[in-house]
Amino acid sequence: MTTADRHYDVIIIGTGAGGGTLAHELATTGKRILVLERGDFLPREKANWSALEVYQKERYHTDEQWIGNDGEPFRPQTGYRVGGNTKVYGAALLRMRERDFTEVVHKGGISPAWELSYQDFEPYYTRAEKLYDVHGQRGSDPTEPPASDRYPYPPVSHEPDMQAIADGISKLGYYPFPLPLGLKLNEGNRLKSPCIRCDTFDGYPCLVEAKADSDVNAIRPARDRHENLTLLTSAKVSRLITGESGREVTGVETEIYGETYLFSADIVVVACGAINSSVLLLRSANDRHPNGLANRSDQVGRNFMKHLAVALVALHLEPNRAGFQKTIAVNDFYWGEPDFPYPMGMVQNTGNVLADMLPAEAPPLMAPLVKLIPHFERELIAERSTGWWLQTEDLPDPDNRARVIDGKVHLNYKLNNTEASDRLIHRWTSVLKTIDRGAMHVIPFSIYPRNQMPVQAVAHQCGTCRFGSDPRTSVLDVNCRAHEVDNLYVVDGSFFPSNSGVNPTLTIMANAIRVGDHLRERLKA
Ligand SMILES: Cc1cc2nc3c(=O)[nH]c(=O)nc-3n(C[C@H](O)[C@H](O)[C@H](O)COP(=O)(O)OP(=O)(O)OC[C@H]3O[C@@H](n4cnc5c(N)ncnc54)[C@H](O)[C@@H]3O)c2cc1C
Repeated sequence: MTTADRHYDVIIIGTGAGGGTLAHELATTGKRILVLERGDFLPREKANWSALEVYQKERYHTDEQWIGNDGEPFRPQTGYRVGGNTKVYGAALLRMRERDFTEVVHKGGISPAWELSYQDFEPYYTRAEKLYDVHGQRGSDPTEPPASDRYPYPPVSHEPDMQAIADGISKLGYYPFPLPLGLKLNEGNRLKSPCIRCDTFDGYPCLVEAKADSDVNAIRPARDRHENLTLLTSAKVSRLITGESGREVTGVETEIYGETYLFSADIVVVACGAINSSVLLLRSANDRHPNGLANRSDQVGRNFMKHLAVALVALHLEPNRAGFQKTIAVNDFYWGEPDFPYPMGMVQNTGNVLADMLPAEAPPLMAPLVKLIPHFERELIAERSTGWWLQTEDLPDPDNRARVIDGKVHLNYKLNNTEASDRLIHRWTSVLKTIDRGAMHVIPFSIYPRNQMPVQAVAHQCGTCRFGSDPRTSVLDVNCRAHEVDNLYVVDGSFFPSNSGVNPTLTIMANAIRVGDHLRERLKA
């Protein structure tokens, strides 16, 4: 093992929404910051925009095998590179609702309160929206919380075929609104717009770097402007080592091209994504922390959440000619409906449905059949399709957890709150069948819900190291510092005590900025 000859003020492990944002915030302190990222920069290549490569061949997913509920190995739909999962995310960046921070009764149980309120997060949401170029329209979402500033950019416009769908939804008395998106789009001057409104946005890396991800918007600018920030890629942290007392991380063991290095810092921040952060703590068990680092509460890895999510494809008689279809969102059922007074969740477009995505996206039983359909027929289906993403809150369950057994990652996840999700699927299917969209009628019986996303689909992973003030029931305090280790923080999706019905990432970014302010003060001391 090689011990680095330099001690850092801060080490940040991971460069995704949490780690990348925090690195950006702390770079301006002038402190010596080391960022360790197990992946490399994602290559810019034509395959970035290939549905075949991205969806069918899973080019950007890890080859790792984790073990599921049934004891069988599976390949998780996640990847390791600078920017983490934000390199491929759909960049739908929404604030949690005010009520989401309080205890909410769901049909399937209780969504616990956070110990901070929406008002505590509001200024950080505003800063996160600025950092990540969010385009949106205040006042258009019937459930949106109050905001202290406007969106930094106007909403992404609906192309005519999407506008027709939005108008059809409005005619039924609902309130479709422009989905808030983080991207670099200049609709006033398309010649100057990095974003070209292409059909390979959601799930794909952006070849022209117009997606606001944590590589392009946070890590690279921070590294380019601040010499005090050092980024090491292909640097996989394998273990955190504590000193005699067990109250301080004194070493960060890291594998770099087959060699083991030991780094040290005054403050160590784990930001590996909810599953890998808990796995790293569990792998770091030692005499003082026999159950895993900072795990006297036995909460590390537990309460893993990932949303109940269903992708649904509506087939039309006429082609949907919109080049960029991910523009509509609907929150009319977020808190339920008159005869179902429980939260149901959120509806939003997926990106465009492309021919080579159909086999990968079809329900498992249909997938082999879809593969047999000749490509030109798949093209015909794809161009007549509009994709929808239905997302319902799953509730924290201590038995839904990440674990390390015999060195392998095990992920146990049992669905809960399914009645709310079923209700949303049923409601949205009937809305799609009813709306009048001029020439774009939905073909009867042509709405294909995919099954609930399987365990592999860990895109919206969160929980596993919840924050709170009670060390018996939480892993982190409200500043995301481990209760049991004074210089250890976890700053990614792990800290969520509950998941809400909106996409998680703006909250992860806002929280990283919030913790960044706290650390800035601590570093002054
Ligand atoms: C296809 C897809 C679409 C999505 N769309 C949306 C969306 O529209 N809106 C939304 O809000 N969210 C979306 N998400 C989810 C979003 O990407 C995540 O919520 C977000 O990236 C999580 O941030 P994080 O910091 O917790 O983890 P990540 O972004 O996963 O970052 C973790 C980082 O840690 C690194 N790492 C892991 N282990 C180690 C280790 N041992 N040593 C060193 N480095 C390590 C990883 O390489 C990675 O860089 C989507 C995700 C996917 C996959």
